[in-house]
Amino acid sequence: MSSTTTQLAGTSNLRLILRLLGLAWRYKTGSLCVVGLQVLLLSLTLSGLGFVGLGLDVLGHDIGVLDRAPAWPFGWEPSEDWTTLSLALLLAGAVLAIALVRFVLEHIATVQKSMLVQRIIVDLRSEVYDKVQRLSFRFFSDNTSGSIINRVTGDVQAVRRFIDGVVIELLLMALTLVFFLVYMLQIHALLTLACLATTPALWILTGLFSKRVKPAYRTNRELFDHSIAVLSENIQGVHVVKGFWTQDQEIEKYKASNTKVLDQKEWIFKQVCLFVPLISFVPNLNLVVLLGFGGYLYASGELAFGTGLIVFSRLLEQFSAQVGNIAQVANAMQQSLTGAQRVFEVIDEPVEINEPANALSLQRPQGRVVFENVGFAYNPDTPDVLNDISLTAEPGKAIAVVGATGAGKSTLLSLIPRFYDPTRGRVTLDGHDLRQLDLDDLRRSIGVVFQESFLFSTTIAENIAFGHPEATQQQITRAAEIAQAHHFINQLEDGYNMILAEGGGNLSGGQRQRLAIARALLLDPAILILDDPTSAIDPETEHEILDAMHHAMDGRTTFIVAHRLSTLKRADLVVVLERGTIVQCGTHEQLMAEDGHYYEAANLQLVDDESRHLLALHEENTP
Ligand SMILES: Nc1ncnc2c1ncn2[C@@H]1O[C@H](COP(=O)(O)OP(=O)(O)OP(=O)(O)O)[C@@H](O)[C@H]1O
Repeated sequence: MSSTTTQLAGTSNLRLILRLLGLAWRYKTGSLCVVGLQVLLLSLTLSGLGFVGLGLDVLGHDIGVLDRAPAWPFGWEPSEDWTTLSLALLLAGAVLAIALVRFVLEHIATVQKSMLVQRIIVDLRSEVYDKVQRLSFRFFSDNTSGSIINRVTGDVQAVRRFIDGVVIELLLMALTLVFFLVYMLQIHALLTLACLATTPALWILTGLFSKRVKPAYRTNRELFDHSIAVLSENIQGVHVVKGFWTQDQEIEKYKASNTKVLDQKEWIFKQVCLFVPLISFVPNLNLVVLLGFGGYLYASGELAFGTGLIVFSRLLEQFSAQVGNIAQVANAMQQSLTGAQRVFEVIDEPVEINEPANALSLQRPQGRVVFENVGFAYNPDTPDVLNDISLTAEPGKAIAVVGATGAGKSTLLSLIPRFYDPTRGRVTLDGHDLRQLDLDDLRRSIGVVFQESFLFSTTIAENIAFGHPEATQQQITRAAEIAQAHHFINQLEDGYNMILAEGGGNLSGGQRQRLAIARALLLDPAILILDDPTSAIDPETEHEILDAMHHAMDGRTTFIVAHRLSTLKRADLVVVLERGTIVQCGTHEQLMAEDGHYYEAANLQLVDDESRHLLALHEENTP
C-alpha cells in the first residue's frame, strides 16, 4: 500500500494497540456495559461457589465428618430451631436463585455484546469505504481489488476482534483474576502464592508465541489478497477465459493460490496447536501443589473443608482456566493487530487530490480550459508521460487529441477532472487553477465518457441518472435522445426500467457507450471529455456513436480522443501528441497542409476508407 505501507510495516505493536484502544474508547458505553454485566455475573458465580462450600460444611459437620462448625457469612448464625435439612434447602434455594439471575444476565450480556460487535463492524466498514471513495486513482493502480476488498471485509472483522476478543476479554480476565485472587488470598495467602508460582511462565510463553506468529499472520492476509484477486480477475475476464478455453489453467491457478493460503495457515495452526495445550498444561502443576500443600493445611486444621479446600480448588480451577484463556487472547491479538495494520493503512493513506479550505465554487463555468507548461509523471521515479503541454480550449470549442497508442492522450484528459494533478505547470478553468476550485463543483461541470464504460446492475434510468439521482424522467429521456439511445431503449421490453446485468452485460458495446454518453450529458456539463469512446466498437456501431457524440458536443468545450477523419474535420483544433509532447496543433485543414505525422496518418485512413468502400461495393455486386 504505497508509501504508508513501508511506514506502517515498522509500526510497533504498542502504537497499534494504543490506537486500537483509542478506537475501542469510542464504544466505551457499550463496552463498559458488557464488562459491568460480566462483573455482576462473576460476583454471582463466586457467591454460588461460597454457598455450595457452606452447604458441604453444614452437611459434613452434621454427620460428624467435619469437626469445625460452618462459618456463615457476614456473622449471621441460624437459630437453633433450623434443622440441617432446612439449612441445606435454604442454601440450595440460594444457589438456584443465583443460577436463575445468572441465566437472565447472561442472556442480556450476550445480546449486548453481539450488538456492540455489529455496530463496530458497520461503523468501521463505512469509515474504510468512505476513505476508499476519496482516494485517488493512484491508490487503485497501486493496490489490487482483492486487497482492497479484503481490507474492507476481513480485516475490519479482525479489528472488531480486538475490541471484543482482546480488550473486553482482557478486562474480564483481569477482573476475574483479581476477584479470584482476593478470594483465594482470603482463604489462605501462602497456599495462594504457592499455587500461582507457575503464572509468570505463562506470560513468558505467550510473549514468545506472539513474536513467532505475527509475521505469519501478515503473510497470510497477503496470500489471501492474492487468492481473492485471482478470483475477481477471473470473474471480470470471464469472456477472455472462455474465449481462449483456459478454464483448466484458471482452475489450477486458483487452486495453487488457495493451497498457498492453506499451507501457510497450516503452519500457524501448528503453532497455535502447540501453544494452547502447553498453556493449559502449566496450570495442572498448580493442582499438584494444591493437593500436597492444601491437604497438609487441612490435616493440620489450618483450612476448612468445604469453604476452604473445596472452594479453593474450584477457584484455582477457574483461575487457571482464565489464565489458560490467555492463549486464545494472544492469538486473537496477533490476528487483530495484523488486520488493524492493514485497515489503518487505508485510513491513513493520504488523500492526494484535495481542495483548499477556501475553495472557489464555480457553479456554471464558461468552459475555458488552459494547459500552461504542464508536465506529468505517474510516479516520481518513472519518466514523464507529458512534457511542457501548453494548450487553450475556448468555451464551446472542440479539441481533438490524436497520437499513437501510449502517446499520453488519456493522461492529458485525466488532468481536467483532476483524476491526477500535474507534476509541473498548471491547468486552469475560466482562469482559475483547478487546484483552487471546489472539487465537487469541478467534477459536476465535466461529463466523461471512457473507452469502455462501466454500467451498474440497476435500471437503465438509474444508470443514466447516476450523477444526478434526483433527475426527472423528462431529463433522463432528453439526455438519452441526444445520445441517440432513446430509440433502442424504447424497443427493450421494460424500456427505461430494464435492469442491467452486472457491468451492463446484457447490452451491446454500442448501446453501453450511448448510455454512458447520456449519463455524461444528464449533468448538462460545460465540459465534455470523450476518451476514445468508439475504440471498442465495430465500424457499424461506431457510426451511431459518432452521431451521438456530435450531438452531445454542441455548445460545450469538448476534448475528444478520436481517430475518425469525420470527427477530426469537425474539431476546432486538432492536437497531435507524440511521446507526451505536442508536435502539431491546428485545424484539420492547417495540419493537412503541413508535411507531418497528421498528414501521413490521415492519408492512410483515407486509403483505408476507400478500400472499405470498394469492398462494400464489391460485396453488394457479388450475387
Ligand atoms: N496508471 C498508470 N500508471 C503508470 N503509468 C501509466 C498509467 N496509465 C498510463 N501509464 C503510462 O503512460 C503512458 C501514456 O498512457 P496513456 O494511456 O495516456 O496513452 P494513450 O495515448 O491514451 O494510449 P491509448 O491510445 O493506447 O489509450 C503510457 O506509457 C502508459 O504506459
